[in-house]
Amino acid sequence: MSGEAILECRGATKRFGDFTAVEGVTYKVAEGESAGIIGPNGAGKSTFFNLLTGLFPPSEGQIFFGGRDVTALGAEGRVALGLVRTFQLVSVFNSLPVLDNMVLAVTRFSPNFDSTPSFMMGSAHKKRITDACLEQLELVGLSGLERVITDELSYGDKRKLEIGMAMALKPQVLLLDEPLAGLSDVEITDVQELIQAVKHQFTLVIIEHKISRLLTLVNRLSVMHEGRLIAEGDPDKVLDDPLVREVYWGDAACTVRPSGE
Ligand SMILES: Nc1ncnc2c1ncn2[C@@H]1O[C@H](COP(=O)(O)OP(=O)(O)OP(=O)(O)O)[C@@H](O)[C@H]1O
Repeated sequence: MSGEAILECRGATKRFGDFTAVEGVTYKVAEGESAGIIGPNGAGKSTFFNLLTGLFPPSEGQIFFGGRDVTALGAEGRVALGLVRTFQLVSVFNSLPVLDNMVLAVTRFSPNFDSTPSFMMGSAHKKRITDACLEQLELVGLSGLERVITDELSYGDKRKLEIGMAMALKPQVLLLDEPLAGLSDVEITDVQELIQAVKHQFTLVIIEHKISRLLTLVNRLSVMHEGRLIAEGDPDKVLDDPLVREVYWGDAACTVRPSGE
């Protein structure tokens, strides 16, 4: 890893009652890096994202963003600083038109945001916001769909919308939680290409089960197992690590490159 750590956690632990979902994880992401996280189901990956993004407070440990201790800062505060995520299940407002979803994303974290109609509907302001949203929709390949009710989009297009909404928040760091989950092969390729095309704009961390696809997007790989980080570094070396092969594929001697799909 080169460059300054923009996102870091030290000794992050999360307990739910007697159960420890994340245990003593120390992790750094350098500015501009694209990093991947894999691990078997229930390994603690999403919980780890929840700790990084402030959805859950850690039971122990600290989270730093841009060198600042943000452990006590909630999720909204971290988004305002530039730490943005998407969720394993697409999170968009299905009953609203596509454009309105984007408008909400663009305006919600605008420095002068207030929820009054005059802010949302003032004509000059409205035009500027609409133009910015249309541009953002074009960037993620959704031009022409702005008036469609979001529920009518394919799951792949909903995923693109969600990524576009996250990008509209101008993230410094974008965390994608299983962006390829639930998509058809064609949609997977589409979303993979979208991520590839935009990833230079921010530091990226991706949780993904589809390992062969993930490897086209990241230059560092971390593996979680039972709440702990068990391997980290160059993806080829990590996938050859006997411990990773044992816990992930149940075969320390396995030499076949896993497709992960
Ligand atoms: N809010 C919660 N309360 C209690 N247990 C939880 C909670 N959230 C997660 N867990 C448990 O923590 C463990 C880790 O879950 P998590 O969703 O972080 O795993 P994951 O690696 O993201 O799994 P997957 O790949 O299947 O999404 C699981 O056993 C899960 O049941």
